[in-house]
Order: sequence, then structure tokens, then C-alpha cells
Amino acid sequence: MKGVLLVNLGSPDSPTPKDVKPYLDEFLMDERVIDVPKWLRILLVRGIILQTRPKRSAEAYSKIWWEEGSPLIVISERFTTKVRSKTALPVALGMRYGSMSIKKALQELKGKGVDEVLLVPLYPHYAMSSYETVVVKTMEVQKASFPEIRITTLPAFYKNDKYIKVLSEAIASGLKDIDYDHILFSYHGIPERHIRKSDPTSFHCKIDGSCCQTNSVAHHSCYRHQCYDTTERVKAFLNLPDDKVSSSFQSRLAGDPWLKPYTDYEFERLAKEGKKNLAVITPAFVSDCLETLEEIAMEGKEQFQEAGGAEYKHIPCLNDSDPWVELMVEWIEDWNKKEVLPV
Ligand SMILES: C=CC1=C(C)c2cc3[nH]c(cc4nc(cc5[nH]c(cc1n2)c(C)c5CCC(=O)O)C(CCC(=O)O)=C4C)c(C)c3C=C
Ligand SMILES: [Fe+2]
Ligand SMILES: [Fe+2]
Repeated sequence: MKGVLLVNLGSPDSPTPKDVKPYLDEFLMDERVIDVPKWLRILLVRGIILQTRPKRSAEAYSKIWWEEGSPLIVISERFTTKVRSKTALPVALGMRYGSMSIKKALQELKGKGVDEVLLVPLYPHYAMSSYETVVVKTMEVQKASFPEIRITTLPAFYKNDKYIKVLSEAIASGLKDIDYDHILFSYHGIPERHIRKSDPTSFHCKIDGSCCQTNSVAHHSCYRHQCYDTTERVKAFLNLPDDKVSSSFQSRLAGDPWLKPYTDYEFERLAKEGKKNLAVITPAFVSDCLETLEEIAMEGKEQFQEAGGAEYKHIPCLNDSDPWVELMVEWIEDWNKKEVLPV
């Protein structure tokens, strides 16, 4: 019997340093997130980062936490409930990090007689620290505990026509509330090194981005190319003026160079260039979370206005909106009935 496993990133159990610390430990000790030798990762994560970050992150989580829990978890649960109500297949939700594990979700599916699973990493773009780590972890759990289950993975959908339509229409609806001078597409950043590592040709990806317009097999796994592609496709769908749209990368950790331009520098640059009214979209995330609600909707607004900007609007992620739920159900049914996956 077929079933569906939706996987998002995960959150701490509560916005306290006590619960944030083990969550960050699991997250940052992932070799696809901090990709250095294990001894150095232990030194960096446990010896340095976890000494101070849990308190700072807990404060940030406290600002956005809902009565029902972490926005990312609550939204993912609402999405799952809606998807479940529109398909006959069993649908389970797991998280890559934290207590809602992938193992528990697979156990739930197995309990319902499922032996063929469609794995849906809830990320539009491929990055080794997001999409890839979900796939690798799920395969590890499958091999160790559920050898009878066969897994098929939904490809990254960053350029799928139907996804671009749903995303563009959500953006168009958000843009009605602001007489914008500029629209910033802010994607979660990754260290520059990661896109080199994900390049199967070992020579295509250039750190300056000059490679991303040339067609290459490397783009199947080039996060930066895929982000720019999403921006271009939305721009074309909505017929947005070229000079009013740009892309940037947020949420970097100190240390190595990350993908540029950096979102926080862009807020300042755009305001200083005289852009008064700014709309910000965050398409690397399908659900609102710490990185969109705190870093972009709260901190970003302050940064933009302090630098001279006036109106500022963060357009929400797709969350549990009906068009997004319906598209996911369509992909699930295509796989269920025709073994077809979205391209
Ligand atoms: C080396 C560090 C990190 C990489 C690489 C990274 C990539 C990456 N992350 C997301 C999506 C999310 N990240 C979120 C939070 C978050 N991310 C990092 C670090 C890296 N992410 C940290 C330390 C945190 C925790 C919060 C903090 O201390 O700042 C979230 C939000 C989680 C939530 O509970 O709301 C998401 C979602 C992607 C898509 C990605 C690669 C493309
Ligand atoms: Fe992250
Ligand atoms: Fe590229």
C-alpha cells in the first residue's frame, strides 16, 4: 500500500535554552550542515557555538512562538491535515531535527500497512543542508528499521510550472497591500563551499555566480542557480519590471563566506538608493518559521527603516493555503495513479 511522508526541518520543543540546545546540537552536528571533519565540528559546535547561541536563539524563538507551539511545526501540521483530508492515502509528517522524528513518521505509516512511500522534502530547492540531508536521513532510517518499505523521492520543485503559478499568485496577492518600489527575494543562505561540493562535474560552479546562466547538469544540485531560477520564473509569470526585483541570501552564520548578496546588506543598500517601499518574499521556505517571522518580518523591517526606508511588507510563505495544498495533492495523486513525479 502507498503512503506519503512529508518532512520539514523541525524546531525545538519550546523557546527555552534548555530545549533549544539539544535541537541546535542535532542540527549543527549534521555533517551536511557543518561540513568539516567530525573532530572540528565537535570543537566548533559544542566548544564554541553552543556556549552562547541557545540563549540568543531562544530569545528569538520567544518573539515568534505561538500558543500552539513553533510556527513551523504548527503550519506544517495544518498543511498535513489539509492534504490528508484530500487524499485517500495515509500521510505522515516528520521533521529532520527535533522530537517529531522521521522514524516515528515512518512507524506511523507502517502501522497503516504502507510499504511504498512518497518522500516529500518540504523544500523547493536542492541544498545539501536541506533537501539532501532529509533524503539521506530517511534512507538511513529505512535501511536500519524499515527494510520492507520502498521509497520514492519528490524532486526539488523550484521551477515546476504549477508551483511557480501558485507561488506567483500568492505573491501577487501580497503585493496588493503595498505600493512597492522594490521586491526582494530573500533565500536562506548556505556557505559558498557547499555549492562547489554539490557540483557533480567539480568544475561548473563558480563562486561569483557567472556559471548560473549557462546550462549544466550541475544545476540539478546547484542551490544558487535554482534560487535565481525561481526568481526569474516568478518575475516572468507576474511580468515584474527587471529593475524592481532582486535576490539575496539570509541567515548566515559567522565564519566562512556565504552566498552573496547578503539580505541584511541589501536592506541597507536599497534604502540608501532611495527605495522607500519594500516587499520581501522568502521562497526557500514553504512555511513561515523563525527565519521569516523574526529575521525578515521583524529584524528586516527595523534594518530597512533605520537605513531610511518607509513601508515594508514581508509576504507570507505558502503555508497551508488552499492552492498549495491542492498542488501537493495533485502531485501525490499523479504518483499514486500514474507513477509520475513533477518536473
Ligand atoms: C551552517 C548552518 C546552516 C545552514 C547551512 C543552513 C541551511 C538551511 N537552513 C534552511 C532552513 C531553515 N533554517 C532554520 C533555522 C536555522 N538554520 C541554522 C543554520 C543553518 N541553516 C540555524 C542555526 C537555525 C536555528 C535558529 C538559529 O539559531 O538561528 C529554519 C527555521 C527553524 C524553525 O524552527 O523555525 C529553517 C526553516 C534551509 C532551507 C537551508 C539551506 C538551503
Ligand atoms: Fe537554516
Ligand atoms: Fe551555477
